[in-house]
Amino acid sequence: MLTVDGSHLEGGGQILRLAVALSAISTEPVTVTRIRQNRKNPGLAPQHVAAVRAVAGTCDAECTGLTPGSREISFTPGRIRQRDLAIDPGTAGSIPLIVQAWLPVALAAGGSIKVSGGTEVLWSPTIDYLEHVFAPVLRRAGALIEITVLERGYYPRGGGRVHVRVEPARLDPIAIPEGEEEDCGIVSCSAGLPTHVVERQATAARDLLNRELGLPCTADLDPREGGTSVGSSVTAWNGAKGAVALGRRGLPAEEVGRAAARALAEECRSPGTVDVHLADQLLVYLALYGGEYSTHTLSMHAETAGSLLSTFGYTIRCRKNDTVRFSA
Ligand SMILES: Nc1ncnc2c1ncn2[C@@H]1O[C@H](COP(=O)(O)OP(=O)(O)OP(=O)(O)O)[C@@H](O)[C@H]1O
Repeated sequence: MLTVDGSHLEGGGQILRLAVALSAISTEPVTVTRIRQNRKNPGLAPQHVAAVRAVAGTCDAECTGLTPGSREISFTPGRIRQRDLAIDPGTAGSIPLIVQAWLPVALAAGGSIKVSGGTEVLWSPTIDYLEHVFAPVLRRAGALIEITVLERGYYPRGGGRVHVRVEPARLDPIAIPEGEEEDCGIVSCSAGLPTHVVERQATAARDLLNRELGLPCTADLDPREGGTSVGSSVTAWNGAKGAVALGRRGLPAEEVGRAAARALAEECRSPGTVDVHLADQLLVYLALYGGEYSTHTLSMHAETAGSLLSTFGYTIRCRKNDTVRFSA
C-alpha cells in the first residue's frame, strides 16, 4: 500500500485523481492523506468523489472515505475491465477533469462514460479543449476517443452532459510534430443566451488571432437553448496549444473572445510545443508510453504530477533551458 500526501506541492484535486488512476493501472493500493488540506474548502468536493468513482468503476476498486469533506481515502483496485459508466457529481463540477482521471485507465480495456456537471468551468480545461487540444495528441499516438457534448453546463447550475467512448489501445510514444501546418480554430459556445453572443465572441477572437498571429482560423458556433445552465465561453487552439475564456454577467461578449485569443497568442509566442496546462495533463501518458514534448514554464501542476509518477516508479526526465522539455 502506497501512501500519498494529498497536500504535496500543488496539493489540489489533481494529485488525488492521478493517484487513484496510477493505482488502478499499477494495481498498487493507495491511501491519499491530507486531501486538499491547504485549499479554502479542504477535503473532497463532490467532483473529486465523482472522479474517484469513475476510476473505481473501471477496475471494481474498493474505496473507503469516499464522501464529500473527507480528507483521507484508501483505494484498492481490482482488474481493469471494459465498462460503460454513468457519473454525476450533482454539481457544476468539471466534466473534463473527471474524464481526464478516467481516461488513462479506460484505455487499457476500452469502455465509455457519461458524465454530468460543468462542461466549461474556471480553473479547468473546457470540453472543447479536451476535444481540440488534449485528445488530438492522444489520437495521433493511436487512441480512438469519441467525445460527444449532449448538453453544455456552466457554473453554478451545471446540467452539462458529455459522453466519451474509448477503444482499448496501447499508444505510441507521445510526440508533437514541429513545423507542420497546424490546425487553428475556435469554438464559441453559450447556453440560455441570445445567438448574437456566440457570434460576437467568435468575431472578436478571430480578428485578434488574425491580427496578432496572422493565423486564419475556423470558427464553430454552438449556441444551446433549453438546458438548465446560463453561460458562455470560448476555446481557441493552434496545434497542441490552447486557451479558454469564460463569460460572466456584465462582461461584453467581445471581451470573452479577445481574452481567449490573447491567451492563445501569448502561448503561441512562447517557446515549447504544448501549452503550460497540456504539459501537466500529458505527463501520465509520457510515463506510460514514452515520448517527448516541451513548454515554456514548469508549473506546480507539472511538478506535482512528476513527483507522484516517481512515487509509482515512473521516471520522467525534465530539462530546463530556454524551454522545459519533458521526456520518458
Ligand atoms: N485554462 C486552463 N486550460 C486548460 N487546462 C487547465 C486550465 N486551468 C486549469 N487547467 C488544468 O486543470 C487541472 C486543475 O487541477 P487542480 O488540482 O488545480 O484542480 P481541482 O481538481 O479543481 O482541485 P482544486 O479545487 O483543489 O484546485 C490541471 O491539470 C490544469 O492543467
